[in-house]
Amino acid sequence: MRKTALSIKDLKVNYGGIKALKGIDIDVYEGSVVALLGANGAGKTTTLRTISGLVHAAEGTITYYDRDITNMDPEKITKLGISHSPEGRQIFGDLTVEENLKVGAFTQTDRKKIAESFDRVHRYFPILKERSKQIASTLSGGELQMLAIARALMNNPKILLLDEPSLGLAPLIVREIFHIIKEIKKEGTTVVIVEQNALQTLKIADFGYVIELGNISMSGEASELIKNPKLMEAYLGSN
Ligand SMILES: Nc1ncnc2c1ncn2[C@@H]1O[C@H](COP(=O)(O)OP(=O)(O)OP(=O)(O)O)[C@@H](O)[C@H]1O
Repeated sequence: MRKTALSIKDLKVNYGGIKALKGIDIDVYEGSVVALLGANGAGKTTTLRTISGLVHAAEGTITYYDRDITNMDPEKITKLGISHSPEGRQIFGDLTVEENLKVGAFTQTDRKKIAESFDRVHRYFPILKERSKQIASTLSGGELQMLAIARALMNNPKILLLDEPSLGLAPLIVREIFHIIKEIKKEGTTVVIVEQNALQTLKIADFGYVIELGNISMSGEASELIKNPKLMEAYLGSN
């Protein structure tokens, strides 16, 4: 039977008077890739930020395996095994690639485990090994995105949250990033990905949820959603 890694029930989030999430339900099976799609301002980033504890839920619950993590401290959530690669990447520009990766491993105390994490991310992103001593602010957009994903992987998370990994990147780099996400899944990491690039995302995803104005308007197997004419028209037309 499929194990549920993350279960979101009736999640509501308000920013002052703005109702960003109006009661959403999302289930994420262990080892799957789940895509959160939708227009700008729909609430996708808010959903990820609430899972990782950066935004507090007004109502509802977020369960990680059998543990209620709703409104838990973000550091604690990371320690439990959920890593977030944020939109805009938020890399430390003054630090080297290697130093950024070390920061990402902050929950790890075991040197051997940290070395294993370095090996893993260098395997996914060989360019980051080559650029270890380079100051992050001088990396290209694609390299920065790779560093953001790699940094989130340094904790060896059970669940990886990716916010718009393809944003602003050239098509070839986007393809490379999506290929690596598939590899990350193959090794057993569960992935929740927020994307504007709906078509490419559904191709690598198992399930998809469409968020519209703070509600889930559509959900299902990625292979079915990709065939849905309504969705194609609304979100895939420009891809
Ligand atoms: N810190 C904040 N304070 C006030 N309103 C916010 C804040 N963050 C987000 N919002 C609002 O909440 C709504 C959902 O935003 P969110 O960033 O989650 O959407 P999104 O689907 O990720 O959009 P995008 O694709 O443009 O990043 C939007 O109306 C946004 O303006």
